[in-house]
Amino acid sequence: MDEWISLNEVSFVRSRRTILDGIDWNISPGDNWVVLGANGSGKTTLLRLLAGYLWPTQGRITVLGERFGQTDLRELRMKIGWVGSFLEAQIPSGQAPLDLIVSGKFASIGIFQTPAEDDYRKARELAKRLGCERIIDLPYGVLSQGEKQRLLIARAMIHRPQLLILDEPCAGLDLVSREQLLRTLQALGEAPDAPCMVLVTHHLQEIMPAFTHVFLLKDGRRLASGTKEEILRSELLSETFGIAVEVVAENGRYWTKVSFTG
Ligand SMILES: Nc1ncnc2c1ncn2[C@@H]1O[C@H](COP(=O)(O)OP(=O)(O)OP(=O)(O)O)[C@@H](O)[C@H]1O
Repeated sequence: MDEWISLNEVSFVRSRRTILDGIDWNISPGDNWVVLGANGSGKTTLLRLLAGYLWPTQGRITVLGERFGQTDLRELRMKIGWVGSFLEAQIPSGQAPLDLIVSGKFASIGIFQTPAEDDYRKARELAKRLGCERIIDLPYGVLSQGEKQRLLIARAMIHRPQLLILDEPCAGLDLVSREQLLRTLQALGEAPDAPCMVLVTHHLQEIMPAFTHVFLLKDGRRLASGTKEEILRSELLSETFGIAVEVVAENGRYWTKVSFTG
């Protein structure tokens, strides 16, 4: 397949502001990407375009071999899992965790179609795989941030997505919950049914070995993209964030030291 996931010259303009400008990006099967950029650089907008929740002002988007404009986006969205605050904010606090996981099958918030008998069995299995089996009798609203994030990943996984979009999945997690969630992502990346993962994060520590490529966004433009080894370099990260950033790599993980001058 020539183009599996690709953006060609994609721009997105709202309120006369160019939020994304001339974005080119190619994702090959088997690659997992991280998107890095300062607040407001356009990361979430980019993910929403990929998932078909927004339409580009200009340019061409192909996702999972389907060209936008020539495909049924509702069908395509069923193959894409989404984990992030944009979704989390819409979930009613009284929602039961197993219903939440099953709702992923229909790419809806709440269940408006009759689930198959097998769906709840699958939901229980996923809850177990993601370490949520102890909280399945509690309403969503009382769960901790870490528990909510795991449920959202289970929800995204129920329809075996080919593309899993993770918009800051570790936001609000304590050190232990964050590391557990990152290990879950690593295990997902190593599984035989692994989806392609695209992760937005602000922290290099969250880039697990399963992530192979990095896309740097600055002010809505692609600053650089390529393999982790090519892109996670002090000069490029300093340029991305407009501040002196030193990238330190150890045992397949990364972190940063930031220097303020003046
Ligand atoms: N509908 C809109 N109208 C006008 N501006 C918008 C609209 N949607 C997003 N923006 C602006 O576009 C810019 C990019 O937003 P986006 O949420 O994609 O950034 P981000 O890189 O994900 O930021 P953060 O790291 O803070 O989450 C922001 O400055 C935002 O205010």
